[in-house]
Amino acid sequence: MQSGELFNSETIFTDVLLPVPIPQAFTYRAPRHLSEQVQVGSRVIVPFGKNRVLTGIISKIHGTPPEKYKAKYIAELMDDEPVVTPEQLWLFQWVADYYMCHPGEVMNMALPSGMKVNSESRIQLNPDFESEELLEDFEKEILKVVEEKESLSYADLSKYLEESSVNKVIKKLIDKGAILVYEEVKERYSPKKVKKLRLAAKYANQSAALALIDELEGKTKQQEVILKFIGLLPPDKIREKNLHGLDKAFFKELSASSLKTLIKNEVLEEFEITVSRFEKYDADEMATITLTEPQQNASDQIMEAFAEQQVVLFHGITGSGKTEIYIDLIDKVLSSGSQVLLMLPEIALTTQIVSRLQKVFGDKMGVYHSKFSDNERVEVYMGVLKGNYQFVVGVRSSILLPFTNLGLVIADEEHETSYKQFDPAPRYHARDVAIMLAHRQHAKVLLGSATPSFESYWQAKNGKYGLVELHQRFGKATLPAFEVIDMKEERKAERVNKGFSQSFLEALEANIKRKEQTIIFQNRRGYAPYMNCEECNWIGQCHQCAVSLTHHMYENTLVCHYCGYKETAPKVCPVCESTKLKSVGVGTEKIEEDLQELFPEARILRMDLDTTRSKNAYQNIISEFAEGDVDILVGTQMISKGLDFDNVSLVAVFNADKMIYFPDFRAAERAFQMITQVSGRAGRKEKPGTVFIQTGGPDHSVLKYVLENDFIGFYDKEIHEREGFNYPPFSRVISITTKHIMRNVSHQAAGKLAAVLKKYLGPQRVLGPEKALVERVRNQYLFEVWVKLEKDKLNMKAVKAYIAEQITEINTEKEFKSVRFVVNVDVV
Ligand SMILES: Nc1ncnc2c1ncn2[C@@H]1O[C@H](COP(=O)(O)OP(=O)(O)OP(=O)(O)O)[C@@H](O)[C@H]1O
Ligand SMILES: [Zn+2]
Repeated sequence: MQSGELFNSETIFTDVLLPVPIPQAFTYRAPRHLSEQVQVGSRVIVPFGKNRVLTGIISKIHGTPPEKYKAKYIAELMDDEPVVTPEQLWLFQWVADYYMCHPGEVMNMALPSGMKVNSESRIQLNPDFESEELLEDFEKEILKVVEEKESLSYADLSKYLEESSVNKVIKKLIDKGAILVYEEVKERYSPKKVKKLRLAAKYANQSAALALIDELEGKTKQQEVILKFIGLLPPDKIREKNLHGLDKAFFKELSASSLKTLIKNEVLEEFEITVSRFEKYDADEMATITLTEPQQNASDQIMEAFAEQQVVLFHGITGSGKTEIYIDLIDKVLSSGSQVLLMLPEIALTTQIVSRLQKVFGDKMGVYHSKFSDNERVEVYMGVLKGNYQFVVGVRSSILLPFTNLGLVIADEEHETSYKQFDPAPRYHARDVAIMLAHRQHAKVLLGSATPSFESYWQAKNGKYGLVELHQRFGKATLPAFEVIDMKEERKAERVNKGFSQSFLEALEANIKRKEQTIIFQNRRGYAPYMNCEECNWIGQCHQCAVSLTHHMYENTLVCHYCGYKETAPKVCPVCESTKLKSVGVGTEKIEEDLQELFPEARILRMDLDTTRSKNAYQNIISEFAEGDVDILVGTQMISKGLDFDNVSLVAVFNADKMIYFPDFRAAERAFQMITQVSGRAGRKEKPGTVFIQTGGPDHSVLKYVLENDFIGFYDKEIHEREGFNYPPFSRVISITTKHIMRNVSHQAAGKLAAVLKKYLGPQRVLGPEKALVERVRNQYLFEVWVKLEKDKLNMKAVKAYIAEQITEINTEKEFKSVRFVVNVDVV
């Protein structure tokens, strides 16, 4: 071969991260026409497995073919410019290593789904097909349609055939060689376009415009359009303003045909621009804040602490004005030119805070969470990449956005467990990832909470984090007073009505009369209502999971909260056919119903998973309550923190015991946080607040500390116990859950893993196997092994590698092949 040119140019290989649980990137060949265009961080579409196409990200470009397989070609390059930064690629790998998952899984979480293409099978004629005689008449008909349309999707075809399943028909046609099936790839994201109009350049000044109006004498309708057009432009700035055009929509009341003619005659030009899906904010409406003296002190102390420390814990009691202090700090960092991320643990919280922040930062700020549509999420992602959003407010996954120049990350309510992703992988903790990322980008991290996590407080106590405290509420507001109600006593004295103590009901009645608002908190955990037969004691159970079904009264259904299984609630007992069926246990819905019966005039709202499924549900509930036309808000942990209402003077916490006695070493910590946080919703402005706690164990020490608002005392006591048992923060816990449809297989696999780990790490570091709290989910039996590893004593990397190796080892054994191992690093 002489064509040396061709053969000298090396084949380009690219490593591509794919959104599937495989350990490494896959290597693909770049076709010659793309070899100059491929870039690290760009999206590509590649074939994977038999019939799939996937969107991946190029993580490396090189010249080495893979050893173990023949590299396939990249099908399509989607980006001229990379959409994933080298910083992100680094972060994906770090998260994967630390949380024992795969970088592709992290990438999958980081990219909004609107940036991943979906593949849809389509059929087209096979150009080589010649054996018409093989076809039945109706098949010929189908081919005619395919030919006409050039190609059809499965969905199109099923519409045409008026039949839902077209697979059979298609398969026959493929077998006969008449058609080909291919995957059409389409990008999901579609930018929002707006049609605009502008005057042709030669008319874009005052005298030419006036002349134009004269010219149109007699053509009244066209004249009207131009008059309106010019009227909308400021006379001294016609040229500049005209350049940006006016929305075509402004002219929709005027004659459409005249518009058309003007465009055709090149008097007006029509063009399209891509616009943001987010509202614009006027600088005039922007608010400024003035910190109070204690707040200013706290803010100064935080800045001082940042001089020494990368991470600062800000312990400020509920209602102390942490948000205002964040705003002050954010402002400082933004004006220095760096990026800022403010993370919030829950969407429920974003509504109020976002509207406060928008008044200060306007459209410099991007908002990122899962109640946004795909398109909106893509816009924020790309906005961060292109530098349009220097400041982002978001939930957990916002830490994976393409930041390159972070100056400050704030984790508000840093103690919240919703910062940790539970399922699926990556099972990352956004607060901890933030600390890692900030470290790399030389940014500062502020952890804010009224009830810090023991992990963070311990770090602060040990001098690893700075610590700033603010023990005073904003303005004249004071912390609420507590009323602990001993429900055992109340029952004895027959002072209980539908589960509410008499004294609470009296307080509630008085509060409604005063037109002040009440928040009622019901922890869902273990208190969902279930259906029970009074005759034979039947309880509605999920047939796939070892839990009872939750009774949803409104829909009258029984629902499994673990697998989603749902059935209509029976009218008679399915076992003994008795009609004595009753709903037991108290959920939010039951409380709402009971209160409505007791106070028919009261206006009650409920906020829980069921009432907040739709996009604007949070917002609607929160603003309705804030507007004050509602007396009572009943809710789950969603309402327990962060919310800020002026008129709430009564808060009630039911079944505090269920939280305190939960079988988990963190139960007391959680209970303290939860009760303190929800109590903190009361009395935030002038009106003082009262908190009712109904409990069966009024003497529990957790309550004592809550009542005295003594976080530090509580911490000191608990931390001793943690140390004694070597629990976090003194150790890190990795849990490994086995899942299998056979109970004994799952148990044995977990047992086997526990045994090898005990040998390697010593028996005191390994717990289990133990059946999971809910032993069976979706027909799979769950067993857990817990590994407790002291901090700074062990080589964590080596331990994780060993665990991964042993899992692979066990998975290769025949009887354990189909056991799934789920690893969760830093269980919360
Ligand atoms: N300097 C200030 N000027 C005006 N209003 C303020 C100021 N500081 C706080 N406030 C108001 O006080 C209320 C409580 O403040 P904020 O919500 O920031 O408290 P927080 O510390 O975040 O409380 P929590 O931990 O309960 O969420 C808000 O309504 C806020 O607008
Ligand atoms: Zn179930």
